[in-house]
Amino acid sequence: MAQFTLVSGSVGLITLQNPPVNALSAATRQGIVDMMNKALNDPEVKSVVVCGQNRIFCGGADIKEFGTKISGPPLIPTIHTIEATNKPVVAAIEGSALGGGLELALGCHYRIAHSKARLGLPEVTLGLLPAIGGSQRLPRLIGVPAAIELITTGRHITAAEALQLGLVDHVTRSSTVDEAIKFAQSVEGKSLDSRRISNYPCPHLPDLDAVFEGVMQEVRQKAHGAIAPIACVQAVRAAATLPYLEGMEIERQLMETLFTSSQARALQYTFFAQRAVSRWSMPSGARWDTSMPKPVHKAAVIGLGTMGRGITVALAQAGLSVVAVETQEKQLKEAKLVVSGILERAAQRRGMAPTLAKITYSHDIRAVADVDLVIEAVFEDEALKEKVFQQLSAVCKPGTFLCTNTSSLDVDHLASLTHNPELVVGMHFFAPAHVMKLLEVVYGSKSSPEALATVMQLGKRMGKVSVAVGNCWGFVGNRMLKPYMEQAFYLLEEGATPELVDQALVEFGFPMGVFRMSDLSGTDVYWKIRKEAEPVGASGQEARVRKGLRYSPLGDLLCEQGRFGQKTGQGWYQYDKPGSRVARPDPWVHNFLEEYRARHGLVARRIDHAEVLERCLYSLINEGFRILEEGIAAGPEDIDMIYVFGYGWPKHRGGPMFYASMVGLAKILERLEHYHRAHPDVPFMQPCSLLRKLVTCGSPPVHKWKDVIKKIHSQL
Ligand SMILES: CC/C=C\CC(=O)SCCNC(=O)CCNC(=O)[C@H](O)C(C)(C)COP(=O)(O)OP(=O)(O)OC[C@H]1O[C@@H](n2cnc3c(N)ncnc32)[C@H](O)[C@@H]1OP(=O)(O)O
Repeated sequence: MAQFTLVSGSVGLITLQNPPVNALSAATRQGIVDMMNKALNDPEVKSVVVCGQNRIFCGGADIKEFGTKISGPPLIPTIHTIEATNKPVVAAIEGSALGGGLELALGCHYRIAHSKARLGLPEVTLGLLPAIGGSQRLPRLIGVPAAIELITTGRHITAAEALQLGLVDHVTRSSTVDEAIKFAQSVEGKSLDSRRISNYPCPHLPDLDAVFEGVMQEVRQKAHGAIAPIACVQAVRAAATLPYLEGMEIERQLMETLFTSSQARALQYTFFAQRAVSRWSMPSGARWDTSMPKPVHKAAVIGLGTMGRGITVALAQAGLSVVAVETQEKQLKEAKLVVSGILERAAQRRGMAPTLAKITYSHDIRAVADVDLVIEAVFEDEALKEKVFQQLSAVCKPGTFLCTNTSSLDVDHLASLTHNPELVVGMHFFAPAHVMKLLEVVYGSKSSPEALATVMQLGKRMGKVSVAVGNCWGFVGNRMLKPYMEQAFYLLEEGATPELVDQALVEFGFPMGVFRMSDLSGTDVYWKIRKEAEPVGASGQEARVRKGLRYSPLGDLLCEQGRFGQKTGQGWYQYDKPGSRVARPDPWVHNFLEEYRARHGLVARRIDHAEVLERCLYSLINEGFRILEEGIAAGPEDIDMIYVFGYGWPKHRGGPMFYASMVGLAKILERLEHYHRAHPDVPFMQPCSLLRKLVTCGSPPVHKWKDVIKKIHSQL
């Protein structure tokens, strides 16, 4: 797990060997301890270079070990030994030096990095803090403000930025290990007094208290309830105010609390779930590792509204040639300006040339004749999309994949209008499409494994977290959102205000509540969808029972007043002017709700945050279980990543299905039964049979649910 070689006569080369990322597993830590002892005790060795096998220094602690009983030696004493020795120790950083890997490098006397290397302390993203001395050494080396920023965001930085910050001593474009060996020899026998970071005083900051107060406020606001960023600030404060060893003790205590927290478990689950969703499977048995994607060099986007523009940007930034088609001249002109502007600003930020030449614009759909893949992003209108699919099927070269960005239409139906339904796949982007990480990839009943593999690979190229799901109304994300939003409306009927519901959800960790979100995206978006799905019928606009089930017309009544949210300056909240982002509670809405309740003989009651969360979240989770039972999502990780990366579900709660497992499935079942007894006309509250089955099986942990689902399916 670590190898020692004597090179150039006097340099002990220690190579970490734990593929794929040389993570610091128990065996690797043992290897480092043993090989370092060997090097430091060998009189022939005058200097040491530490590097990683396969051009990657070290990806940090072995995350798989977290949550298990940790064995093997701790690294802190070894890092102290390295720092204290009189033999110069040089870290040769290639690939990544992250978390414990960078902390190991910070214990070395010198750091040499390859120009393509990435460095960072991403522990916070796993619910932890850099607790192998990183929180104490980094501020001493690069100063408090820069250290706080790096530690609280977990951002990976380039070697160039690391050099600028003083985190590394030298950056090379040639062989990092060879340079490190040469450098180590050049400093053999020289004093290392000025190279031991733990001896450095923390660079002075005037008005330290005010600085930390400001930082804490900012970090708290961004954390949405996550505790690790707060602990990170506390640890850096200890570095800034206490001697090194006392700071180390604070670091240890803070880590002890974080290490066993449910937030750390959720974030570590998310780390692996994000990677697991790329290993997709289809109910037919087709899988990611047995299906070959086709190369996509040239793609087209049809329709250049907000979504089409974002998709065009995402494709161009992924290095593809793009044909962007919009039939309306005015919209086409405007789109060109917007897309170019986004690409230019992004290129400027990255210090690169924009990829404008990769896009050709046309108002004629025939311009897509030679592309490998088309993404249709026209207005969400069934007849329009039907026409576009028929046209595409006629004009595209044989084998072109036809994708739709629909959020609510039937992928199978669109596929049935083409000559080759096996080439049709849904690509459900989230606005803004060039920013949002999630891509729901919807395979239809006829989609070929090759088509799915191609689209999943394209999603990866665009930097998306792509999740393959089956075809059903709303796919996974929007389907689960329906019961959540319904409950929010029912809560208003029963006595809540939009502010109360939203506050409960924000305290849970969502960046914004359901009503604020609805105002942001436009209250009319779901109104249109509802009008199609739930026609008013003979009983009238205000009817609270439709097709024998409870229905709340509150959202429809609001829209009838022209209150479409932020864009009109009025929605569930009031805004200073149309487009303003500052939402204020609106007495008009409170009055509207009171009058509505009076008209329907509803008596308002006191509703607390716990009820809001149980009803909104548990009904959403219940639908998640139905989706798993039907095989629309292959596993709970798929649902969770859709919610974390597309719907603002707080990462430190792991996603709805992981959250359910943390709350306890028996409790979720009991509360759903309770609410279903109280509201028998709300089918979303009726506990799903998979949930019952899992509870009967003793509520297995989330990674075992697939086994239970498989068993259910094999019995069908
Ligand atoms: C006591 C606490 C002490 C120290 C604290 C820490 O060090 S916490 C750990 C901090 N490190 C990280 O957060 C780094 C996590 N890894 C990454 O960011 C990326 O994996 C990395 C290193 C940039 C490489 O990215 P790449 O895209 O090339 O590969 P991928 O992410 O798909 O990873 C490949 C497989 O390696 C597994 N893996 C990666 N890092 C770790 C790790 N630290 N521990 C365990 N396993 C790790 C990853 O899951 C992939 O596995 P696979 O089975 O192929 O999905």
